Amino acid sequence: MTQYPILAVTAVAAEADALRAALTDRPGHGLLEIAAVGVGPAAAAAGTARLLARRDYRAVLSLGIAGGFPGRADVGGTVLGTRTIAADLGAESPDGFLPIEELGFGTSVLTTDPALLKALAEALPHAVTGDILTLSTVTGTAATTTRLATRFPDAVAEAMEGYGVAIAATDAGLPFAELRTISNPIGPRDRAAWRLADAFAALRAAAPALLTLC
Ligand SMILES: O=C(O)c1cccc(C(=O)CC[C@H]2O[C@@H](n3cnc4c(=O)[nH]cnc43)[C@H](O)[C@@H]2O)c1
Repeated sequence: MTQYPILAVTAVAAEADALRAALTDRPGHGLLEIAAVGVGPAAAAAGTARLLARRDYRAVLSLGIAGGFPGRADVGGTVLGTRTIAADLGAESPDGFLPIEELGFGTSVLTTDPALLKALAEALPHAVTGDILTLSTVTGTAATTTRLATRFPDAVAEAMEGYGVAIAATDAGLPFAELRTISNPIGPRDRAAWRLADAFAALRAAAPALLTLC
């Protein structure tokens, strides 16, 4: 019987290259197809859908670096999404943010496949598990950080692609999971404080766990 590969989607080539480098020559790496599709939810959704249309896959993963909510996910750490949430998809109102659920346009919350999450959590016992937000804009003020942390008490991280990848996976009827490594604390913009080397080292360290899914 054919065993279809798992599609692992990153935003940028550096993330995909880090994962590939960590998996070269490991048994099973041929069953994990890694592709960079661009930054942001629109590029992620379009790129993932394009790849899913070309051949059959068994599951879809969104992988890469992320910002961590202070006190919930440390820089250099690894997080696993229980849900991916489009945190800025909806409407502002004088009474607060209205998610698309309240507008009648679908769901901003997609739940991770339980079997994928269980397998990843077992392979990565030090990973923090919680909701991962998807935003088109990197948070850069204390006010937005507080607002998001309050609206999403179970959120551990924010990134820019998970929801787009998850929408494409769901549309194709495939299970989805998101894994992120933390490059920066979410908060007032301080690009010099981003610890990309730590996040990429954590991404390489987490890569073998992906093969337990294959
Ligand atoms: O420095 C900037 O102004 C800037 C603006 C947009 C994007 C970037 C990135 O380097 C992000 C690339 C990539 O990283 C993920 N990421 C990492 N940290 C965060 C964060 O705190 N909030 C949202 N996304 C983050 C994201 O998924 C992007 O793909 C820099």
